[in-house]
Amino acid sequence: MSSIKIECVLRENCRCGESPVWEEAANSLLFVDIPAKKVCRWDSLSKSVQHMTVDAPISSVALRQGRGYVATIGTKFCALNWENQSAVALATVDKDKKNNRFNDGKVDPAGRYFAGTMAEETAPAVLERHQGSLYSLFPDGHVEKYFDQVDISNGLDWSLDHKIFYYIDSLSYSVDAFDYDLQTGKISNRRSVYKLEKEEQIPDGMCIDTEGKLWVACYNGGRVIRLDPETGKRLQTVKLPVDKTTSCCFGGKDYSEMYVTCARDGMDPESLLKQPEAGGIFKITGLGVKGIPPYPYAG
Ligand SMILES: O=C(O)[C@H](O)[C@@H](O)[C@H](O)[C@H](O)CO
Ligand SMILES: [Zn+2]
Repeated sequence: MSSIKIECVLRENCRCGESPVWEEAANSLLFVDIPAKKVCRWDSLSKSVQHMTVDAPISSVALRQGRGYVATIGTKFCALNWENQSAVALATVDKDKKNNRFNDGKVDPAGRYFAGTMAEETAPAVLERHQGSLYSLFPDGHVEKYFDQVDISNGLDWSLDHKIFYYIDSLSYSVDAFDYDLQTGKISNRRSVYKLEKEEQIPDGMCIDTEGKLWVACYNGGRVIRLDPETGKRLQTVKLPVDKTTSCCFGGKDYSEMYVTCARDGMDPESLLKQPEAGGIFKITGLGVKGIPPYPYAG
């Protein structure tokens, strides 16, 4: 048995930390603080962190082939230039929905940037329902819409053979799967592969490991869970010392470490005293499984 170690590596006090992405070339972890309109880059060697502030809630960040990053800001897919701290819009969605913003996003194995939207929350998980949609930004710059009626568009990833797309609409309390056509980027045949148990609370961000098992961060559940999407069984629970765990990714040497983001917004003063590391970045080692490198946006 490996021994699991959980450590807060950065006390960032994020209001809503999200979208952890390992940038191997820089030995760094990228992540965002959505309501703070901030994207951060934590250097795992020097332990220093750099920030870039944008003009609207920034809900996800991803690598971009060749240069810089891409991000979802407000209802825009954007290109980020870290050197001159600029964000340039590549496409806008949900133009008719003024109260919407993007939420979680991730790049598929063919370099398309997938991200979904939601209505802005008045408090965590309190929002006008069915306002969101799922989109992707293709490498040629055009946007495709997959479906609407989403409550809180969240975790997403692809199976190791690229034939399945996994997706979470948080308020369905379900992890869903679709057949995936990597050539065209089309999805079909939606089904549930796991329904969360009550104490697991709200499914949020998600990533896959090299055994094809899914890791889901449970918002309000203070844990990440490992799921077998083939049997629909939970294989493992790893609890963290903070309740509002939002997302997870693998990183570090050979992608053998897991990084977890979390939130402070929505916590009362008493819980904040009990969980002083809320809003920080956690590193989990000793899981005995590895992840895969993130795909870069190919446009
Ligand atoms: O992190 C996210 O994905 C959302 O933007 C958050 O607001 C929470 O997940 C949500 O409140 C819980 O469902
Ligand atoms: Zn999320």
